[in-house]
Amino acid sequence: MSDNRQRIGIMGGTFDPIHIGHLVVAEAVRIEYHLEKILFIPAAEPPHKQQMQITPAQHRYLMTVMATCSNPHFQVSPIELERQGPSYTVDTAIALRKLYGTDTMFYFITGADAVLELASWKDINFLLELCHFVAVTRPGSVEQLNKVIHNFGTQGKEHIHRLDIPLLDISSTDIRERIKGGRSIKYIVPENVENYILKEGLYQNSAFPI
Ligand SMILES: Nc1ncnc2c1ncn2[C@@H]1O[C@H](COP(=O)(O)OP(=O)(O)OP(=O)(O)O)[C@@H](O)[C@H]1O
Ligand SMILES: O=C(O)c1ccc[n+]([C@@H]2O[C@H](COP(=O)([O-])O)[C@@H](O)[C@H]2O)c1
Repeated sequence: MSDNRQRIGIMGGTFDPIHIGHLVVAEAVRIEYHLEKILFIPAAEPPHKQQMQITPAQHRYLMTVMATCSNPHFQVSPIELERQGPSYTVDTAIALRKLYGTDTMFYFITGADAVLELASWKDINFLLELCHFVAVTRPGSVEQLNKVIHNFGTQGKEHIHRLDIPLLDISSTDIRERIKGGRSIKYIVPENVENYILKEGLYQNSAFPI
């Protein structure tokens, strides 16, 4: 590879809870794009989920630490938990650029579903200058992906990359639904995360929205 700049992946998410879909995606992108590490960044206030009830950040952060601890290339950053207000990715990208300097290239990893909404993200054109996006295929969002990337013109061509992975029909919504329904989540989340959810009694309250 001719570009010698450090390459870091950012896996942002609500992680309510984190599941093996997140881990498989992050590892696939790490390998494909030769990234040195992946920073998992739990969102304090996910901008597009402000009307939803979400689990307190300390639980989501701890589960993210547990899920990633066996991979030496994965790290968890509390950067968005330390900020007030909606967790806009552009603010995180600016902060990371200050922290790591201009010699680092950032790759923000998202499922295809999130990319379909990219045009509504805060300061998206500036964000696309600050980092690359890797859009991984996800069930239900494969068809429109190329069109969305195309709509961003040159910026899309150069800074939004599509990575096709074996589709994983796994979501936090389904996991919360399973727990409410008393069904197993074994092997869908890492074992330590499963134990934590059970110990803390997370997602069992029937008032919790799925
Ligand atoms: N199975 C999956 N395949 C590909 N990408 C995924 C998958 N699950 C999550 N992602 C991506 O990971 C990022 C963080 O996702 P998030 O924490 O919102 O999980 P989620 O499973 O989508 O949650 P929810 O069901 O509550 O919306 C998003 O960019 C999302 O598209
Ligand atoms: O910056 C924005 O406007 C923006 C809008 C929607 C989502 N995001 C980020 O995208 C990531 C995935 O979001 P979510 O809601 O699918 O968990 C997470 O890091 C969010 O902070 C960011």
